[in-house]
Amino acid sequence: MDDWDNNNEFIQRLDFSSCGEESEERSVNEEDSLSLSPPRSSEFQKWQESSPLPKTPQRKLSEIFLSRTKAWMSPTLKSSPSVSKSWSKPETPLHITWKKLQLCDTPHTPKVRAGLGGLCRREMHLPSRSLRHLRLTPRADPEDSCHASLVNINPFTPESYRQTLFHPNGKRKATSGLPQLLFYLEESLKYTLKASNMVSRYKKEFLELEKIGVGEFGSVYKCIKRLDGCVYAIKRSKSFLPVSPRQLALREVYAHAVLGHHPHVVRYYSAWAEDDHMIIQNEHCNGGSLQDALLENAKLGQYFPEAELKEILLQVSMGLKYIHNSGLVHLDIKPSNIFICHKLAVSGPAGQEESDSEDEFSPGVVYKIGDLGHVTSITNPQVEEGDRRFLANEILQEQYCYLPKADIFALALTVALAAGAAPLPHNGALWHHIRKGNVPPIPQKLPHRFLELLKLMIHPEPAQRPSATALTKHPVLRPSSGKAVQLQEQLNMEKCKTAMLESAALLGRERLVTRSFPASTGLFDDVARAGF
Ligand SMILES: Nc1ncnc2c1ncn2[C@@H]1O[C@H](COP(=O)(O)OP(=O)(O)OP(=O)(O)O)[C@@H](O)[C@H]1O
Ligand SMILES: [Mg+2]
Repeated sequence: MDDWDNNNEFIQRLDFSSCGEESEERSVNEEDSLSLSPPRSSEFQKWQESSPLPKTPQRKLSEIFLSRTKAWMSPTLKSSPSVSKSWSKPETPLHITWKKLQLCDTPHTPKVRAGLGGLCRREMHLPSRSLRHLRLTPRADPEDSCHASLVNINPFTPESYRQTLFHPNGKRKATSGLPQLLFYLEESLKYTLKASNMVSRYKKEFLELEKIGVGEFGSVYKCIKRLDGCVYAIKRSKSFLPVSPRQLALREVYAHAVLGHHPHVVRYYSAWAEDDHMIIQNEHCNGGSLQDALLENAKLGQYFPEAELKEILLQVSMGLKYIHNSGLVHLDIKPSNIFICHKLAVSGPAGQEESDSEDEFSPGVVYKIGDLGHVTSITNPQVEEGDRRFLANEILQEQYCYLPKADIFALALTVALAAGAAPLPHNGALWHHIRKGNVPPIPQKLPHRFLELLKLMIHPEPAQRPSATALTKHPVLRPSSGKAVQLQEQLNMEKCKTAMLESAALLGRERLVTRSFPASTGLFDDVARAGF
């Protein structure tokens, strides 16, 4: 972070020009409002005039915001526990200022932005105009159409695939889709990384607290976003990465943007390029990675107990089910790519813990799948092998017909490690032994059915391995779901019995009536008609 640290004063200063990462054009407007950028274009003014939103001059807006926020945000904010405290002073509720800021634009979810590859419009060299305007009047400006062609193409969206592989008339393009896709990726990445001619968005929008991890592709920092006061994990790639890792960095952005939100997938907020670095803003998982937890366990000579192992397996299966059902595979499932969130207890007014009664599945620890750098499509795979220790044999053999089952294989080995298995081999006899369907030795007594499930998950035949969906319903992991089936059967039997008893009672009543009032008297019909 050396190159980011040379302007400490700037980092410490609170910046109110940002309206949030989820609005690309917002950040452009905000800069305008603080007179950091040249005057707005006349087109922008036109848009502003036609906009139904109140016409508050931008300059005025920032002044209002500054005057209202001065009271509760210290300009010399430091990374200390008091930070969140001072930020949450009730006298200036955030929503008041936020409403003002909404003048800039409405928030966009990462999903909405998927078509833009999650990149800031300015970073894409688009002119300072509203996206709304751009959408309503496509090609109004020849410059626009030129710039529009420089928008990244997300290969994980079906539409992008269609455009990549087919002509508008529906005919398949002459060149193979895959090299062309790689070409797109490389070109768009070059363009993305060139777009660095601006004040550091990272410095402007985030207060860096600490470095929380170093990986193959760069470093991860725990940061507070100045505007919303929430903590995020900011992943920053090394500069001048070679082509292949750069493509993986972009892939991670594409995958996150397409996947949207799931409780068992690390949440993505934004991504941008800055001085040859790719920066990804993700949810911060306060428990670190599962790998961190395993290292801690190893130091203490402990391992996860059976109940926690099942929890890991169940929750990660839920995340995988979501990824696979979205037509994607992760291909790098391993402890360092599974993240842990400890739910923080919220005390109610009476000092009691509040529990959300609607939250049927509410464990204290949530496991989430992260690091989507190897994600690829199931139907059009661009396979970049993940960690060899967790790699299924068929992937090494370049057989890609059962890609989701490679994630299942890696998940079983991840759980075996969490159960206390020795570090996995990168190759050699033991590597092959595991690929023959042998679970590595586990130094704790686990139920036979659980071990059998792990064995099935690393079956040499990928088709034999359970799917993520099957795992989420498996009786070993969800004994209650088996019980529910049992209860339903019992209930059906009871219903049957009741129906039989009712009809028997009706028959008995009819007989009684017939005996008391012989049909010949004609009284029977009258009584029956009266609804006896
Ligand atoms: N969202 C997050 N919340 C908390 N910690 C994180 C988060 N993302 C990453 N980290 C920390 O940073 C480390 C490296 O992150 P990440 O896996 O994304 O990078 P990487 O370059 O792919 O590393 P690796 O090659 O080890 O997988 C993790 O092991 C973890 O300790
Ligand atoms: Mg990783």
